Formats: sequence, C-alpha cells, structure tokens
Amino acid sequence: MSSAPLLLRLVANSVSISHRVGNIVRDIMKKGELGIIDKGGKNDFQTEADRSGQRCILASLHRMFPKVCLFGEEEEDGNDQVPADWIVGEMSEDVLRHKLPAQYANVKDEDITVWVDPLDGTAEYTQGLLDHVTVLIGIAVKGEAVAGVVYQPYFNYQAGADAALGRCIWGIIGLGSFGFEPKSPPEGKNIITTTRSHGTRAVVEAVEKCEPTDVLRVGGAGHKVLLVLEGKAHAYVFASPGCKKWDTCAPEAVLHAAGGKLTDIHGNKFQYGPTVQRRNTGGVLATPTVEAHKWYLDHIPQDVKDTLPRS
Ligand SMILES: Nc1ncnc2c1ncn2[C@@H]1O[C@H](COP(=O)(O)O)[C@@H](OP(=O)(O)O)[C@H]1O
Ligand SMILES: [Mg+2]
Ligand SMILES: [Mg+2]
Ligand SMILES: [Mg+2]
Repeated sequence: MSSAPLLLRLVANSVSISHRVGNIVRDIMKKGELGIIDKGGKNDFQTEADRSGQRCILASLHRMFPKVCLFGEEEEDGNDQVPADWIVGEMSEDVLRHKLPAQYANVKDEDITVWVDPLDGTAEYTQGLLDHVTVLIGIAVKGEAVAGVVYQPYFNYQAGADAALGRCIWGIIGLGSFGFEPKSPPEGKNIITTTRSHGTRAVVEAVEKCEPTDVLRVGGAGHKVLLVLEGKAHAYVFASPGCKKWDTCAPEAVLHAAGGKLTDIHGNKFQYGPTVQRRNTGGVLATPTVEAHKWYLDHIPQDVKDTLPRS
C-alpha cells in the first residue's frame, strides 16, 4: 500500500481505473451490442458502456476508499455483479511519482466528493463519432474541483489499424495537468466549440454573439475542454442548463490546473459538494486562460443569461 497522501492515491487509482474503463468501452463497441436505453430527454441515451463503466469505477473506488462520497451519472440498475477483473486496485506510478501540493496534504475522506461520468458523449458514441467520447472522474475537496481524470478511449482511432488507442489526461490544481500537449489557439481566429446534439436557440445565440470565425459542434463536455486545452478552440460556450456536475468536475479541474478557467455563463464558480443540485443551470463557459474568459462573459447577451439561473 502506498504511503502517499489520500488525494494523490485517489487520483492515482482513478487514472488506473480509467484505463480499465477504456478497455470496457472499446470492447462493448467491438462486440456491437450497445444495449441503448433512451433516458427520455433530448438525445439522452444510456448504453452498456455507460452502465458497465460506472460499475467498474464506483466498485473500484468504493473498495479502495470506502469513506469517500461518490456520485455517478447513471442510476443503479440493480445489477451489483461486478466481475473481479473490473475491480482495479492499482495506482498509476505516473501519478504517484509526483509530490502532492502542500495545501492538500491533510485532505480527509469526508472532505472529498467524486463525480463520475462513465461515458461523456454517449449520443456520439452511439453514432460512431468515437473520439468525442471521454471517461470523466472529477474530485472535489470541500466543494471545489481540485483534481480530474479525462480518459479518451478512441484517441488516435483515425491513425490506422496499428495505432495504440486511448490516452489519459489528468491534473491536480497546484501541480499541473499531464497527458497532452498544451498549445495556444491560433491568433487572428476565434474558434468556438459547443454542443452538436443539445442545441437550443439560446445556445446558438450565445455562440453567435461571441463573434466566432469558426464553430466546432462536437460531442462531450470532456472532449470540448480538451479542444480548449490543445489550442483547437478559443472557448467552449454552452448557454444551456443541460450539463451536470459529473460533466464539468473533471474537465474543470484539469483546465484550472493548466491555467484555464471554467465557470457558468455568469462567471460563477461551480460548487461540487455532496448536497449541490446535479444540474449546472447556469450553462458552461471555458477558456484556456483566465484573461480570455472575461471577453466571452461580456459578449454573452444579458437576455440569454437571464434564461439560465445561476448555478
Ligand atoms: N439538454 C440536455 N439533456 C441531457 N443531457 C445533456 C443536455 N445538454 C447536455 N447534456 C449532457 O452534457 C454532456 C455534454 O453535452 P454535449 O455533448 O451536447 O455538449 C453530455 O453528457 P453525457 O453524454 O455523459 O450524457 C450530455 O448528455
Ligand atoms: Mg448521459
Ligand atoms: Mg457527460
Ligand atoms: Mg455520461
């Protein structure tokens, strides 16, 4: 058992678990038995990958950290059979070799809330837009997103049959973010990324008022934050109450650890404690730097903001 502090062990275990979930997600797609259930909302589906992925993550974390509060997107389906090889006790050495920032050295189990999105971008997964999909494990301490794991199971899938699939991006505030190449977005452009399957009039209007030169309509909150981190988009603008805490907790922590900023479209920080409402009613706005964030905040019209209650 590692003697590393609790938060570092939790991140290290989450990274190892995310790799396992990546295998589960790819295996289910390969078999082609997606087991799609319509959850009733707009483009709101659940597949066998969502169900199995969540069981793997929750069972593993619960085994290692029984006192930590865990929340997952999917409702329990009464199937508590978790195959033994889905219980991941391993802790990533990539994480454990780092030193946890001093401010988190004494974090206790009861300070932590974990928000799990076993598959983000499910609509796109069912449509074969595979690189839009991520596995999200977000870790909040006293209500603030401080660490996150964003695993992209199909990274590289267009690179040919021999390419190794998947990558894990993770970060801790005060330590940094890892697993990708940080890049600034191109000068002279204003590329905005937003939803492709959950658009509304307010969503479109907010994007238009931010004067985009290009709009990238893609799936997944995790995927869109990756576009911001890698300089492929200048901002992620989503003026809708559709995202939930498990969609934003991990991406927010990774982005903040890399120097960016993610809030609702009023500029309010999200809270991630165990008693918060699940919905991010105030929408989502993310930029690669703190400075860039205000420009977008100022360009989203007040009448759009008025339709989205503060989170
Ligand atoms: N109107 C809505 N109803 C249900 N879920 C929504 C939604 N708007 C956004 N979401 C969820 O927020 C995440 C990002 O959305 P999008 O891909 O449209 O940008 C997706 O997570 P999941 O795929 O994990 O459900 C999506 O389902
Ligand atoms: Mg969903
Ligand atoms: Mg999601
Ligand atoms: Mg999901």
